Amino acid sequence: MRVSMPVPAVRSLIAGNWKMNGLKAASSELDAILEGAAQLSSGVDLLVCPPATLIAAFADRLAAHANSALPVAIGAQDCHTNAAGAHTGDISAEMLADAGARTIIVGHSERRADHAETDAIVRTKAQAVWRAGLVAIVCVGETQGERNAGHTLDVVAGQLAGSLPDGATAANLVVAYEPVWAIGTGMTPTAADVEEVHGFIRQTLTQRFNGEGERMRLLYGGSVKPSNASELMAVPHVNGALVGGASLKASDFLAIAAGCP
Ligand SMILES: O=C[C@H](O)COP(=O)(O)O
Repeated sequence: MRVSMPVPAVRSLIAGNWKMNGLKAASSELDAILEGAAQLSSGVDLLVCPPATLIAAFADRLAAHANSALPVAIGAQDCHTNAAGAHTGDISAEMLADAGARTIIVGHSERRADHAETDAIVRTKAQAVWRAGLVAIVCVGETQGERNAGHTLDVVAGQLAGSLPDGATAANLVVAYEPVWAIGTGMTPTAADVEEVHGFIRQTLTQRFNGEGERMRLLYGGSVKPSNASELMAVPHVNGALVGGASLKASDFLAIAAGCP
C-alpha cells in the first residue's frame, strides 16, 4: 500500500547508536565528531549514544568544547521504567539525564529480542524518558519473515499503536524505522520500500497526533553507511538515520550526516 502524504520540512537528525562498543579511549572519536560538526550544513543535528559508561564523560567533553553552538547532543540507548529503586544493574532516565543525556533510545529490536521487551514495556519506557524531561527515540521494524509474509505494515502499525504513549509531540518523540533484517547485515530495503513504510508511519502519526505527527522526525536505521546515505536520506518522510556500526568511526558518521539534503 503506497501512502501519499504532504512532505513537511523537518530538520534532519543523524543519531549514532554505539551499542555495546567503546572504551574511554573512544573519546577521540567524539572529539573528531565535534570538530567535523562545525562544517556540516546547518540543517542537520547529530546525536551520539555511547554506552552508559561514557555518557557523563562525553557530555562533559561536549560542554567544554569551544564552540557551544554545535548541533550535537549526547544520548543513551535504554532506560528502566522507574525513576529509582531496587533494580540491580539498571539505570533510570533521571540518572541518564543527570549524566548529560538529552535523548534515550527505547524499543530497539536488540532490546526487544534480548530482553523480551514488549510494546507495553517500550511505551512505559518512553513515558519514563518524558518524565525525566528527555526526548524518546522509539524503534519499530519487521523481521525478515514478517516482510516475506507481506506483514510489514501490519507489524509496524501494531508496534506504533502499542509502543507510543499518548501525548507524543514533535518535540518529545522521534520514531526510528529499523527493519530487523537490515541491522548489521549490509542489506537495506529499496528506496521504494523505505518510502512505503515511512509514508505509512507519517500517515499513522498524523492520524493519531494531528499536526504534531506531521512534524515528528522519522529516522531510517539498518546498514546505513556513507555510500548509501544520500539515497536513503532523500526518500520522502526520511528525516535522518539511526546508525549503528558506521557511527563508531567519526569520518563515516560525519560522511553520513553530510549526505542529508
Ligand atoms: O541502532 C542502530 C541500528 O540497529 C542499525 O545498526 P547498523 O547501522 O549497524 O545496521
